[in-house]
Amino acid sequence: MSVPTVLERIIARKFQEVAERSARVSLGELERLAKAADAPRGFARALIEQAARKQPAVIAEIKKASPSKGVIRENFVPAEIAVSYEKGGATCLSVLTDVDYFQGADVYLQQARAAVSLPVIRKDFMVDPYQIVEARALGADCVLLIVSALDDVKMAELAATAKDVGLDVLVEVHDGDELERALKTLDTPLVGVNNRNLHTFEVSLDTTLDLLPRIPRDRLAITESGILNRADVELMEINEVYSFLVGEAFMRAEQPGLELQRLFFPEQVKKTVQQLD
Ligand SMILES: O=P(O)(O)OC[C@@H](O)[C@@H](O)c1c[nH]c2ccccc12
Repeated sequence: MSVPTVLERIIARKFQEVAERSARVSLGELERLAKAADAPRGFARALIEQAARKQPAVIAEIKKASPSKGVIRENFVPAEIAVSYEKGGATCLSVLTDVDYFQGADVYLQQARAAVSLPVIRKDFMVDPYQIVEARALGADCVLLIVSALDDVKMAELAATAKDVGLDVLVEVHDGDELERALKTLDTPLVGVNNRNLHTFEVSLDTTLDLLPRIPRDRLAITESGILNRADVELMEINEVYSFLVGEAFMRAEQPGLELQRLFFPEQVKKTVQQLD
């Protein structure tokens, strides 16, 4: 038997977590909470509209730590970060809720979403419909489905639950086989290409560029992970990729929203500075 990868360990832990949580709060109770939650804000729509204008559609991530990098940000106040991102021009937010590997929390999603008017994705490892209903009960507008962690039947089941409760779906792929499975199994317009291999943590922006020709025009390609500087952004824009999911580059900056502006809207940073002169 080979040593399990981090992704495999995370997934094994998620099944335990679902068992623990469903013993505390029943699915029926969650469904009631989901119905009473604040209306969804249109995560997919916001991204599609912004990218159609050939403007950067940025999903800005709120992430304290990760298994590959350890603690990324000490001064971690989700509501403040969310406000900073909104001012900096983010289209959507992503909030890590995984506790054990990312030092996330459900309450971070609630705090971040309450502080702004942007749509929010619950960033976690979905293995059971319970977590999808829970996402909507927390107020999330979208969920992530990671193809490498799911078989086709489970993927379809989770997407159906998302539709039932009014959540959008972002499907994440890392190679051609996963992309093919995603496209044939799900009709979501949001197709994320993770430049980071979740088994080995290797990052290459070529992952997006290689898969791009195989993503149909009626889907929105979102490049995820490893976008660190202007050159990375320009490389994507030259290749007509206008949608981004970025965490670390922002989280390491003192003012995450200002860093977002520097990376994606450099013209506006100059204007802001001129106004101060
Ligand atoms: O911090 P980065 O390199 O900018 O990456 C953000 C995001 O893409 C990354 O956090 C991510 C992409 N897919 C995931 C799945 C689970 C957890 C985290 C992720």
